[in-house]
Amino acid sequence: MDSAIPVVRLTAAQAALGGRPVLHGLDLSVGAGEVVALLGSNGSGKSTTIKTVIGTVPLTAGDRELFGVPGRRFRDWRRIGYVPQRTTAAGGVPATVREVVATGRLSRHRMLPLRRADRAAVDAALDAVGMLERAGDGVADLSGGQQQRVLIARALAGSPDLLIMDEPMAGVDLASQQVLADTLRTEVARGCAVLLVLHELGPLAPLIDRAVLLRDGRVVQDGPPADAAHHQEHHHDHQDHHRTATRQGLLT
Ligand SMILES: Nc1ncnc2c1ncn2[C@@H]1O[C@H](COP(=O)(O)OP(=O)(O)OP(=O)(O)O)[C@@H](O)[C@H]1O
Repeated sequence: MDSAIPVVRLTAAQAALGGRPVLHGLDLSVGAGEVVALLGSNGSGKSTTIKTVIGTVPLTAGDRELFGVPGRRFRDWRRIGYVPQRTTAAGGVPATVREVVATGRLSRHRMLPLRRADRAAVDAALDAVGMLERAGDGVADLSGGQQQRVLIARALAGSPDLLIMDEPMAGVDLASQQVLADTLRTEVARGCAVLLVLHELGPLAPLIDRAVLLRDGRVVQDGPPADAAHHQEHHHDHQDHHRTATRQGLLT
């Protein structure tokens, strides 16, 4: 892999949802092996940014490249592991934990039966997120946080060069967050780049190289995570101050 080529690059990206512009000229790059967190308040465009990267939301202007290839020509999807914003891993389809994670290997084989190496990769991914002993259970019988672990295992099973995760920590208890942080550390150590949406840095803070702060579909800050945490704290302070002041009748 040419480490000089970013694995993700959005340049002056614009995108709209339901006819409403949501991204207003956004620049984002993730280098090979780099861990980048997207931060910002609700509605700032974090999920939309992720969706433009993977191509489920089209750009209305600007450019998108994956591994140096223009987005519309990119086909090497096995290099990308994607964990969508938390819905449910079950989706009404009866499947065992192992079956869901095994779909993470399918892009390698165009639906041919899984080989021994695949089974080993699936087991390793399940083990990494602490779900190996639940491999035979129905996904619908798991808690939300356990389902989230299964979706992360599915993304890991393909040994991606880039992991994209939309709020992987949402609804996950502290112990599981630590398991996920450890899992991610292992992936990063083998050179995997990570782009993830977070509400706060939490246990992942030590892993993050750059934090990109969005507001109204634009990047307002891009730098070391400490700066963004500081910025967010100020933002919260300001909101708290505003709330207190409002309660006291100081503001309307
Ligand atoms: N289907 C839709 N049609 C129109 N507007 C939408 C649609 N989905 C989202 N939006 C709007 O697009 C903007 C960006 O949404 P997005 O989901 O990217 O934000 P986010 O930063 O991920 O927020 P959150 O932290 O709440 O997940 C919001 O203002 C939202 O109201």
